[in-house]
Amino acid sequence: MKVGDTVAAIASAPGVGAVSLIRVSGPDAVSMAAKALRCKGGLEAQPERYAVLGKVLNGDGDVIDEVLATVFRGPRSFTGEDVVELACHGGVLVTRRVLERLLECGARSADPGEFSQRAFENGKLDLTQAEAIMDLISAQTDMAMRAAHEQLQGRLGDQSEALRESLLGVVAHVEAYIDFPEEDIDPDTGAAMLKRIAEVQEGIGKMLSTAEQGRILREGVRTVICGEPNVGKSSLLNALLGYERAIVSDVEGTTRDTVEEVINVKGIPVRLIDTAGVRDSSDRIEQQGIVRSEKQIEMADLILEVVDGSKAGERLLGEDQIRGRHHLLVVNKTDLGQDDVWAGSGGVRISCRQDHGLDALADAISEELLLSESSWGGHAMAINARHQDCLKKASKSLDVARESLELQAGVEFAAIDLREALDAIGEIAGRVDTEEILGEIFGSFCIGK
Ligand SMILES: Nc1nc2c(c(=O)[nH]1)N(C=O)[C@@H](CNc1ccc(C(=O)N[C@@H](CCC(=O)O)C(=O)O)cc1)CN2
Ligand SMILES: Nc1nc2c(ncn2[C@@H]2O[C@H](COP(=O)(O)OP(=O)(O)OP(=O)(O)O)[C@@H](O)[C@H]2O)c(=O)[nH]1
Ligand SMILES: [Mg+2]
Repeated sequence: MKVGDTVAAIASAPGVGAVSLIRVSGPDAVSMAAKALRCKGGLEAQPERYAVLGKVLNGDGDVIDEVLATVFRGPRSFTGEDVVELACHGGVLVTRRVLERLLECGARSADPGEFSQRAFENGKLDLTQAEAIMDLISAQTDMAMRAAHEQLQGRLGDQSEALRESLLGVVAHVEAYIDFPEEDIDPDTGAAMLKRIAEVQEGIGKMLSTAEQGRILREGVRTVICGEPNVGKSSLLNALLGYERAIVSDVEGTTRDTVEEVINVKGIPVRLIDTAGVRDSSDRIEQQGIVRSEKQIEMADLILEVVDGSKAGERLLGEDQIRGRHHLLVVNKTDLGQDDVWAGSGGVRISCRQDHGLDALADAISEELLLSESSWGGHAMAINARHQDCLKKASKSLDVARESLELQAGVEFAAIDLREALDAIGEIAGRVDTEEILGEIFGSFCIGK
């Protein structure tokens, strides 16, 4: 990213809508947009954040579109730079032509995530807040949305910064001793330092304990629908989704590749994975599908094992395959009235054909996972995999630092490990800047974000 130039991009979703938004940000945002726009008094004379109606003209003075333009003077803008937003009519071509005109007037096409990266670099957002924007955009349940919102407010960044500051006190102390090598750390001070480190580790532990919830909020509970061919796995996927997503037929081996969709079960995103029915097959493509099914079963957070209630079939999974796993037996086709054989199985009885028992299944899922909204309640905010890595790294360094201090093995060593922990925690909010992290985070954003 080149700092100091002016970039433009379409900020709204690609495709047709009532209105599209085009953002321009950088030192020349206002003058470049002014060149493209004709409005009363001229764009540069507009009051802050006043939406002025104008016309975007091409180089020959022909009108491209009538738009509403808003000027945000830096630093009071999303990016902290001068920003102009043009809201044009939401046609694909109209939007593209307006953007092209801005590029003609000197703006550069923004890279994915570049607006947010500029906001980060100008201190408008910390990294956790930038990540929260993406979480918010991709949230699929209200709970995921609330967690993202909390994070966008800066709560996670504040928490990690508080831990860092607490640790900074210890580091300052330890480093002070290094400057006076003849002195030993007096026992009281030593004990106080160890206590402070333990407190920080406790705080880290609390944050780490939300990682699993975080993964589930962001990706959904990986829920594999498995079973023998023809038992109604794809029918179950469709029934839970409420539309015909997967092909259903009475031919055994219909589903080959896995099909994934997310549904909302009592506020929890549940990622349903329909798989190929598992059986001995000589069909090479079907065999590949079955290998995938088996992999999915291994990786799942929750296994929905479907059986045909009208037949006294075998269970697909043995005891050892479900031990220690979240697993529910689902007895389908109960509309055929022949499911007595499964009476003692403890399975949830459903009929995809008659849309029957699906609410009970949703209840069973949320009970099995103890994922009721109320049990998550207070700490809606949850960390992601990157935060988890940073926190684990920090905690490890703190273990080593504590050991050095306890053994009086040399404060120099403790200081090094404490610094490492400090950096690892600082990475969470982006206090310690590594280009690498930035590229990874902002590169995954969409253009215009
Ligand atoms: N039109 C529009 N809508 C949008 C955005 C946007 O960029 N443009 N946003 C983009 O994601 C979100 C809103 N986020 C924003 C965050 C800060 C500022 C801003 O101007 N901040 C200034 C002034 C703060 C104030 O007046 O209180 C600042 O932080 O100094 C603007 C949008 C969602 N809706
Ligand atoms: N009577 C009855 N038939 C059902 C029910 N659910 C599914 N079926 C039928 O069972 C057959 C197989 O359904 P699928 O959903 O394709 O089964 P599957 O388990 O995905 O099969 P494979 O993909 O081949 O492994 C179809 O003919 C469905 O219409 C049900 O609740 N009752
Ligand atoms: Mg199927």
